[in-house]
Amino acid sequence: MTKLSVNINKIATLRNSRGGDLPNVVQFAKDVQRFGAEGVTIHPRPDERHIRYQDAYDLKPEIHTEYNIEGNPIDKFMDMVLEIKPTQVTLVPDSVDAITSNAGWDTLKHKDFLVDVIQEFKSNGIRTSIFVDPVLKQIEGAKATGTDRIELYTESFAHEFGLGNKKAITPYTECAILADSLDLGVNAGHDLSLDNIRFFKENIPNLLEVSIGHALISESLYLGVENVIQMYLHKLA
Ligand SMILES: CC(=O)[C@@H](O)[C@H](O)COP(=O)(O)O
Ligand SMILES: NCC(=O)COP(=O)(O)O
Repeated sequence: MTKLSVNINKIATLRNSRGGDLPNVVQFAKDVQRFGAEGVTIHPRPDERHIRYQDAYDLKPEIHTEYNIEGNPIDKFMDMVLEIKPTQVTLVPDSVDAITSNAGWDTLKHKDFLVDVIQEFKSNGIRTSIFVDPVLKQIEGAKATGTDRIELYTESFAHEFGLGNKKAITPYTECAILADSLDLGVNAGHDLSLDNIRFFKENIPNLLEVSIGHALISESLYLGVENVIQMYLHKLA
């Protein structure tokens, strides 16, 4: 069974564009869980341009499914995660000015750093996952860090699948099989969507969790707009 964790960063982006509290991210998190989502993901960035650190605290009492906080483990991020104690922390090696995540960890080069950070989170009862490219030696490197899980960075799969190249799944399948043999749990995320999620799921054994935000929120707009237009027309009639 693969859990769906909804990334609500985009809801905060929309809220921040007007400076008020519409849409309300806590209400949205409550709603996605009510509609069946099995987790909520946030990825606070140092500039807090979408989800803010305060949101991470405000969300905590309202997440009764899995709470996954993603980010680069700078001191401020580590302090916040250790205080909130979410279900899972996903470590992502983003630069401060990254528009969105654009690479996985080099688990070989950063092994010592990752070992320390992962040990700190695990000793506080927080499950750990590290964001990695679908490269076999990076999965072996991830195992050596002591992490519970990996999150496969799915951007290249999503891009190639969109162009019709189904073979782009191969490195992901191979990495998932290796991870499983090493007793590493497998999560995945980035640019997964209604178009590609079934094929991805069917080709990844033991896929524990996907976190989906950008496409899911966009699809919600497309699929919900007819209903809302009708409601406005009804009120204007
Ligand atoms: C790790 C990952 O792929 C997602 O968390 C992604 O980084 C979402 O972040 P943005 O919402 O800033 O694009
Ligand atoms: N970890 C991936 C995530 O949370 C959502 O990524 P995306 O669907 O917004 O690309």
